[in-house]
Amino acid sequence: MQKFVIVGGTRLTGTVRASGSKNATLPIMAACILNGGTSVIHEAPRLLDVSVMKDVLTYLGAKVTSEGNIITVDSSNIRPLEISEELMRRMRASNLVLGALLARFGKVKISHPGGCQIGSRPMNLHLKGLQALGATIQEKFGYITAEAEKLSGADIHLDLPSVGATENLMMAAVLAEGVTTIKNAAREPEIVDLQNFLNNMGARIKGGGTDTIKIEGVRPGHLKPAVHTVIPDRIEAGTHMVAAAITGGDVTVTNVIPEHLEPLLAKLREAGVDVEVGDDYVRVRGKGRVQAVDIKTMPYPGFPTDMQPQMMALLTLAEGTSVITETIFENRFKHVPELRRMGADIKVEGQSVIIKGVPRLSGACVEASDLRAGAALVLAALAAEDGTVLENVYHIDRGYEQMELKYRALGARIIRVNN
Ligand SMILES: CC(=O)N[C@H]1[C@@H](OP(=O)(O)OP(=O)(O)OC[C@H]2O[C@@H](n3ccc(=O)[nH]c3=O)[C@H](O)[C@@H]2O)O[C@H](CO)[C@@H](O)[C@@H]1O
Ligand SMILES: C=C(OP(=O)(O)O)C(=O)O
Repeated sequence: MQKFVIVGGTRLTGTVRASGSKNATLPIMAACILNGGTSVIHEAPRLLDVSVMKDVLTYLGAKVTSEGNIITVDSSNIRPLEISEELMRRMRASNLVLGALLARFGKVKISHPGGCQIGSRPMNLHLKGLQALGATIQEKFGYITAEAEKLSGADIHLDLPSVGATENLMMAAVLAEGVTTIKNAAREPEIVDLQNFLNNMGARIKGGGTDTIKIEGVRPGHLKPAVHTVIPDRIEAGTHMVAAAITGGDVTVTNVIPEHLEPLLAKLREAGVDVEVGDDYVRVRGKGRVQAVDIKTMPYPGFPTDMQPQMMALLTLAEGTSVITETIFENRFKHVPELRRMGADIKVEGQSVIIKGVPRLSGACVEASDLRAGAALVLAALAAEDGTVLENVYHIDRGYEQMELKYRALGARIIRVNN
């Protein structure tokens, strides 16, 4: 078990490059299953979650190699083996192989991913959609089995715009006979990136980024391996932007698509943070205490739930009272007690928190309960007056490539130590 030791109070200054998107890389790696050839993914971030997806694909029989940020997946020898609880527990997003395995082999069995720290996270929409495409689903002894002699295009209306369900259904529908329409689809940029990768492979998909996605099924022989560069990680970039604001620093974040950051840019500006936007960079300058703002998390293009904990860290130091309402995950406030240990004044009321800004935070011994909760605690610690020990850094390593090195290069005093 590793921890971060952070001594706060330094303004972060300089330039930091955002890595490729975790949430785009994971479904794209799963999509490699479909083509039975060798695909190449550029700008894949070197993260724990990406390693787990490599392990899942390798277990299924793929040959996966990586060199720097390039991952090569040869899926010619993949078989639809049962995916155990052990692999599924390591990462929920392993469920993204469901649609592609079903489409290629007509059969898939995975351990049910179950709930996690941030909520119950059911799979019902993935499974209902696969049933609509003609699959028979069984849920027994903690495993999900999906089987289909043939998948046929269908009209699917998602009860809510689930990112994972949209991705799994896109991958399954690519090889279905006829046209599939996914309505109330998720509109996240990572869906568009998956669409682009699948279309490069020979799929026929339109509408990614809108709430209606149309997939015209193709024959398996039509799919070819593809070479793809994943989009920048908007959540990593957003975390660095908040790091600049919370430390009163001056940080330029490069390798960004500013449009993907709009909900965050709008909130930072509303809070009084100085933000300059270029073609592929953003520069954030903190100017003393931010103003309180209210935030409600929503599916894209609303404010992302994956930035909620980091913004909460910033708002603990605001002038005035802010309200954050979490509408996506029912249990995503695990960072609240930890922020309180650092001196924050936060009250939880159902799905909302009321944050009374305080002039300063102080260091403490705190624990990361999940990925973004961990990121929020790093940000709070960078702004705190003295030292913080942050346990369970492995959660942060799931989604950030060497976070401590990036922040040290900006002047932060942060080190990783083994327990
Ligand atoms: C690997 C990846 O891309 N993870 C992202 C993805 O997670 P993920 O794809 O798991 O998130 P979803 O969009 O599916 O979940 C959104 C909401 O829908 C619910 N739901 C989902 C599926 C289902 O079958 N039934 C159901 O009720 C979930 O419990 C949750 O309350 O989108 C989330 C929402 O932007 C992000 O926080 C995660 O970082
Ligand atoms: C919740 C997240 O990831 P996952 O869906 O993989 O748990 C996240 O990236 O913040």
